[in-house]
Parts: sequence; structure tokens; C-alpha cells
Amino acid sequence: MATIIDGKKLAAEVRGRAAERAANLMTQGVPCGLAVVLVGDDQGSATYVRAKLRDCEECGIPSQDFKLSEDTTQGELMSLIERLNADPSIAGILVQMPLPAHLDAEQVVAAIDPKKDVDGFHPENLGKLVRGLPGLRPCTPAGIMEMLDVYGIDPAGKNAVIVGRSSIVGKPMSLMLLARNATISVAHSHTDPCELARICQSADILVVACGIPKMVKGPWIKPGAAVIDVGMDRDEAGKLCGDVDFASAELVAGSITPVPGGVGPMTRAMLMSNVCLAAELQHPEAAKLA
Ligand SMILES: NC(=O)C1=CN([C@@H]2O[C@H](COP(=O)(O)OP(=O)(O)OC[C@H]3O[C@@H](n4cnc5c(N)ncnc54)[C@H](OP(=O)(O)O)[C@@H]3O)[C@@H](O)[C@H]2O)C=CC1
Ligand SMILES: Nc1nc(=O)c2c([nH]1)NC[C@@H]1CN(c3ccc(C(=O)N[C@@H](CCC(=O)O)C(=O)O)cc3)C=[N+]21
Repeated sequence: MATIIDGKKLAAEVRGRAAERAANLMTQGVPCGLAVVLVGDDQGSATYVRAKLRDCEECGIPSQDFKLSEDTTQGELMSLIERLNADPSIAGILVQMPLPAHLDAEQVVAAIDPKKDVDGFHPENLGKLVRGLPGLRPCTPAGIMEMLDVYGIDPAGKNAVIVGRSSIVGKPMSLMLLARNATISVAHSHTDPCELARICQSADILVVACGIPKMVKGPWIKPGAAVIDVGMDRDEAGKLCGDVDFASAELVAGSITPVPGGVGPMTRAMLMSNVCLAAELQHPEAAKLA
């Protein structure tokens, strides 16, 4: 049976460290506020945003939430971003994705001050990731790297397979594993479906982020592999599940993240760390004293 990677427990530890770091910064007069922007009334997104605001409260990070109506214009959203960029009390800005279809997410992400981009989605921050320079990293893959480290799973020299190539999960995940000297393969919707199982079987570290409930089954997994399930899906009964069929996978894997209680809580915890890092980037003099 596989070791269950306890994302919930690890996330609590990461939040604890973020709380100390934020308190230390604020003692030095460095503001650590997080602005969370939600456009439209998608219930799922509203639930995630509430959870993020709760995390801020637990960490003593001041938060402000901006709920904008579904018919918000690009211009209105861009003005809000500009206002938040200029507000010294705001260290980090998060615009919940996805945005309603009439809005241009690329333009919004590019407008956020890269030093306040706690999602790590800005082209400058993604560019730093490509170049191997320090900077704000996307929370989901950053949380996964933390889980691998804590559980003693060293990517160096291992075969890592990433299923999914989104800009927020799959692509940055691939780059972070590459930076840690894994040999990477990235599968996506054009990957030959007959080949997909074989590609997954080559993985010592398998990260699945494709949004298809329980797509990866036990026989697709190399015995002993680390299986990281990013999916937040619903099964036939409407119950929350991942992109991996946990019941068959845990019989083969060496270690595996559950859904819920795996990657999700870590994503949120890394956001708290990123708010602290953003505050330090804006006040390098305080970071030196920390
Ligand atoms: N736990 C967490 O913290 C988070 C969870 N999520 C969840 O993770 C999942 C993925 O999210 P996200 O990356 O944003 O999703 P996207 O929908 O942006 O991307 C999905 C990716 O999967 C690929 N894909 C789709 N179908 C297949 C298939 N049959 N075989 C192989 N690859 C396929 C797509 O390929 P192509 O590029 O060709 O379209 C795409 O690259 C979702 O369930 C989401 O809810 C997301 C973010 C954070
Ligand atoms: N700008 C932006 N940044 C994001 O980081 C971002 C986003 N937009 N849009 C949506 C995705 C998704 N995402 C999740 C975070 C936490 C859980 C999470 O905490 N999940 C819990 C369960 C939650 C539940 O019970 O529904 C768990 O897995 O245990 C899930 C998903 C962040 N995303």
C-alpha cells in the first residue's frame, strides 16, 4: 500500500511559517495585505475565494476581497488592478481564474505588478522560472515541490511525467521538475491516447492535471512511483474526486496524494508564503532583517 501524502498537515505547517514571517514583516512596518479579486458569481470560485480569505485570517495576513459583477468591463477590471498596484498596503494581488469569457485574462495578468503577482502567472515571473532565476512561483506546482521534498522524493535523475500543460499547473510544474534535474515528459490532449498509459508507466514521479475524473488507473502506474493528483473533479455521484482513480492507484504507487486533502490545501498554503515573499520583494531592507 502506498504512503498517503498528507497535504492538509503539511499545509498547516506552511501556514504556520507564513504567519511568523508575516508577523515579523509587519513588526518592521512592512504591509502584507492580500487583495483577492473575484469577477462573476461562479459558486465554485466563490468557495475557493472564501477559503483563501480564511487562510489569511489564520495567518494574520490582512485581506481585502473585491467581488465584481459578471458584466464588469475590461476597463473597470484594469482600473482596479492599477489602483491595487499603487496601493502600498497591498503586498499581493490575486485575480481568481477563470474570468468570464468576455474578459481578456492575459491582459489582466500582464497588468499586475510582477512584485505583487502572488499567483506567479505574470510573464516576467514565468520568464524567471524558465531562466532559473528566483521569483514568485505558481502556487500549485510550488506546493507539489514542497510535498516531494518533505516526503524525501528527490526528482534528480528520475523520470517525471506531467499530464496537462496549462500555464498555471502543467507547464510550470514541468519547468520546476526540470530545474531539479528530472527527465520530463509532458502529455496533453494531442498525446496519442493509446500511448498515454505507456508514457505514464515510465514515470517515477507522475503529476496529473488534466481535469478528467479518475482518468489515470492503477495499471498505468509504475510500481513504487510517486503519484501527485492535481485534479478537482466530480465523479458520477457528484462527489469530489481527482484525475487519478485513487482506489486502484494506491495499490501500485509508492506514495500518493489524496483528493481532497492533497494538492489543494498546499496550493492555498503556498499562496500565504507568496504573499510574504511579495512583501519582501517590495521591501528588500526588511527581508534582510527577517
Ligand atoms: N488542486 C489545486 O490546487 C488545483 C487544481 N486544479 C484542477 O486541476 C485540473 C487541471 O487544471 P488546469 O491545469 O487549470 O486545467 P486546464 O483545463 O487549463 O488544462 C488541462 C490540460 O489537460 C490536457 N488534457 C485534456 N484532456 C486530456 C487527455 N485526455 N489526455 C491528456 N491530457 C489532456 C489539456 O491539453 P491541451 O493543452 O491540449 O488542451 C490541458 O493541457 C482541473 O481538475 C482543475 O480543477 C487546477 C488548479 C489548482
Ligand atoms: N488566480 C487563481 N489562482 C489559483 O490558484 C486558482 C485559481 N485562480 N482558480 C482555480 C484554481 C483551483 N485552485 C484550488 C485551490 C485549492 C483547492 C482546495 O483547497 N481543495 C480542497 C478541497 C476543496 C473542496 O472541498 O471543494 C482539497 O483538495 O482538499 C482547490 C483548488 C486554485 N486555483
